[in-house]
Amino acid sequence: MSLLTAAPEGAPVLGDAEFRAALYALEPRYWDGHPFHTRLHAGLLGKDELRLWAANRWYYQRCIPQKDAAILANCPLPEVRRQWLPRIVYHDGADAGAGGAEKWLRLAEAVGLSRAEVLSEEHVLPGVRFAVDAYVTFARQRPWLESVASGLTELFSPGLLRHRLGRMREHYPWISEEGLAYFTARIDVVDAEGAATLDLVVRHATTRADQEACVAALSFKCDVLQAVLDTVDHRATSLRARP
Ligand SMILES: O=C(O)c1cc(C(=O)O)c2c(n1)C(=O)C(=O)c1cc(C(=O)O)[nH]c1-2
Repeated sequence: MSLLTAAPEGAPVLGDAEFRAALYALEPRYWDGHPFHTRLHAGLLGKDELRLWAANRWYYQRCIPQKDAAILANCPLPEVRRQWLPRIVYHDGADAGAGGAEKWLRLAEAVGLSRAEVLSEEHVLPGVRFAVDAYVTFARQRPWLESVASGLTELFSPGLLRHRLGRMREHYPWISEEGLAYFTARIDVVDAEGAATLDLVVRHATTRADQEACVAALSFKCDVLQAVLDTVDHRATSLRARP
């Protein structure tokens, strides 16, 4: 069932299973099947394209903790903040050089970028910046529950992460294992994180309007991710066309 069009007034609250199904109904919109991912996983990307991807994904990675901090700032419930806080530590690390962001920088270095050029964001494309900024702005402006729901793309990501890791090891063997640590570490946590987030959303979306807003938020996030890869793909095409 699609919850993307508003139900008539007085429509009943969905049961747990129906609401979960309405969220999962968005899975076909996830970015796993994006043509850029398809080429990445088939080993068809050149080094320039891999560098473009890593430098642009960096902008997403580095904004995620700010998005999560906005959720914390908007949430009045200590038990929810307690559950959400570790996400910031996961990405930023308990110490400098220990978190997910650092692992992404190592991946960028492993594909041949310097840390300085990644941090300078000189390769970040305008469309990627707009899309990722829209995600952070959403979290700043919308109720915390919707922002949490927008992160549920993570529910769809475990298969993609495992597939990507396998295909990258196979097709780009020159990328060091240390460079792939972002994915190995992420795979270890993402199932539990996604399930806990889904339970949180289901528990707190107690009205039909909440449920519809959560589905709309997840749909918006699918658009953010598509826009990121559309932009990278477009630039990659012009790199390939270069003599
Ligand atoms: O590699 C991927 O395809 C992928 C996808 C997603 C996602 O679906 O948003 C995230 C991540 N990775 C990821 O590494 C990550 O830390 C992450 C955080 C979030 C979020 O919205 O809070 N999504 C994702």
